[in-house]
Amino acid sequence: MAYANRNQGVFIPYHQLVDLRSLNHPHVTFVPGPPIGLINPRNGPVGPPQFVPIGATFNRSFHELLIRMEEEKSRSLLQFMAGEGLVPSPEEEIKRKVAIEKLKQIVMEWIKRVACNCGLDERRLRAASAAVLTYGSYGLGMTVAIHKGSQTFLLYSFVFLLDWKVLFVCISLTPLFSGSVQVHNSESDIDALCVGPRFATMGEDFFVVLHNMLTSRPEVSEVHCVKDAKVPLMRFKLDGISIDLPYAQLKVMSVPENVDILNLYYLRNIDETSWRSLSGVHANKWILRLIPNTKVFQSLLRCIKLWAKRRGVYGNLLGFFGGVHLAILGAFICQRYPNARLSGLISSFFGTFAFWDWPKPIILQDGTSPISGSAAEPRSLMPIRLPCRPHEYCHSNITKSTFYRIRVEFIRGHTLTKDLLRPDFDWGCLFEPFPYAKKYTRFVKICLSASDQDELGEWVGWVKSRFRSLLVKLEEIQGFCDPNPTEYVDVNVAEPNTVFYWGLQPERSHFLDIKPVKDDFVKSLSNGPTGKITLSVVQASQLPKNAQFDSESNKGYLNPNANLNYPTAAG
Ligand SMILES: Nc1ncnc2c1ncn2[C@@H]1O[C@H](COP(=O)(O)OP(=O)(O)OP(=O)(O)O)[C@@H](O)[C@H]1O
Ligand SMILES: [Mg+2]
Ligand SMILES: [Mg+2]
Repeated sequence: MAYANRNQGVFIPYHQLVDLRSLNHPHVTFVPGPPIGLINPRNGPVGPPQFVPIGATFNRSFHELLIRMEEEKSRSLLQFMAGEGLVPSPEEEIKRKVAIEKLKQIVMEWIKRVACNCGLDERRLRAASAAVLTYGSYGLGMTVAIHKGSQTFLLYSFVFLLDWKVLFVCISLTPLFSGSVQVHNSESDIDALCVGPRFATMGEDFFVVLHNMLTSRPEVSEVHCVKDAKVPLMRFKLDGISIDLPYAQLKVMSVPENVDILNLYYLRNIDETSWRSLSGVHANKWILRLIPNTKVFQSLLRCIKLWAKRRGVYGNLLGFFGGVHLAILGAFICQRYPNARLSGLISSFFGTFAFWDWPKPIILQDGTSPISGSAAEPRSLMPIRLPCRPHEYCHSNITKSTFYRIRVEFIRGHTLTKDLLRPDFDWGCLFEPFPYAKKYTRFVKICLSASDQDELGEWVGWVKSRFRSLLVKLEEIQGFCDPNPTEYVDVNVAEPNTVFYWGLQPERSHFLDIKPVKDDFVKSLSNGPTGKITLSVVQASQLPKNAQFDSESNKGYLNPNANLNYPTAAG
């Protein structure tokens, strides 16, 4: 809590400020004297208090003053994010919307064809319909759009000039372009669920008929079927945009384009796989329902995603966070601090998770069930529960190394943002790229290559899906391994290639016989697409230039928490 002393000023544990406000704390009037000092709620004052120059505002109410400062910091954060150039341009946005419209048209054509193949009568043929529902990060940003580029938007729709329907969608979406927020960025894929009626099967109609229709289109490329995943899907590029398309089959004869997927009528008797495929759409709908303020949530999510990517802790296949994990963590903070501004939420995000008592699970409050774990899913080191029935935990590939890395990053985030109201605070430091070359002396280099780009995509996807076992193996031998999720290209290799550099524990990496590790890993890759793989141990100086990032402010930052030691091989 905040406490005041006429002689010493007012001390506020910063990440609790929002608590005070949500409790409707009575205004506190400042007395003349030393200005605000910020203390760490866990350990007491941190060094000499860092003063906020509130100058002539001593007599303003505490509440108003804090809000004003938080708003200023939030604005500077939004400016910072805009300056990073990661927000998709209006042109890119139109391209995405047009791609989705095209996909909807293809799916509609498909369902008519399937209905025809099934020999449905004229009336049923006419009524046959299937839907495409966007979810994932794209779906989370759909409710509100961001740019003020309505003219460009319209112009573009003419440039694309597909047909009247696409044009109509573009025109009808134009008023939405009024300065709000999107969650995805230009690198994100589009996650779209294809929802079909009872007569359209997954095995034949989706994975064969629709697959063939997609491959025959000139604007579609790199179509891959991922049939043996928990959520089977087709992955392809449409107009150059990556699309993940799983399938859910409902037990109805026709699926309206705007099907309400939370309506129990549509969910009767559906099979297990369809249920799992629907969970992404369900999760999004619930997240958006449970948060108090969509716009602030979307801003927060964009920021923490950028932070996770820059700090090397984004990528579910490598044992880090995926988009859904961060969306739930962000929603959790928004629920806890419903009145906080963006900057307060960022500070609370790190303050909360830096000290979280893992593996205590993160569960969004939905006002229904008492909080309980799910028996269905084995607990991960950082369990995060999906906010939709059957309330499973998000799938996670986290290992003890990635758990360590994430916790260190949370603590770093907390150290940097706990007193972000100080005048010299700069958002840039929070988002500085992780300086791999400075942190580790040796790396495992994993080079994947294939004869063409298309084959390489398939090969890399397959190997990445098996990466966890390689990471666990290296952990067994080395105690710690940091699987940098960034994909590099080795310009000295003639064939199309993708390269990964995984950091090895500084104290343990003098000797590593990589051959048996490679042999073991290669065995685990035998049932999938083929390509070349080489594993070697390289020095930090052999990293490509763009992986050698080093910044002034990273100097001296090695392990921000003396109690958090590198995991050891023994556990
Ligand atoms: N590990 C997981 N556990 C549960 N659901 C998941 C998991 N991974 C993905 N999903 C579901 O699939 C959706 C799309 O996943 P995806 O990996 O594309 O992430 P995203 O949130 O869209 O982020 P990005 O912008 O990186 O694409 C998620 O929003 C989630 O609903
Ligand atoms: Mg996605
Ligand atoms: Mg996806």
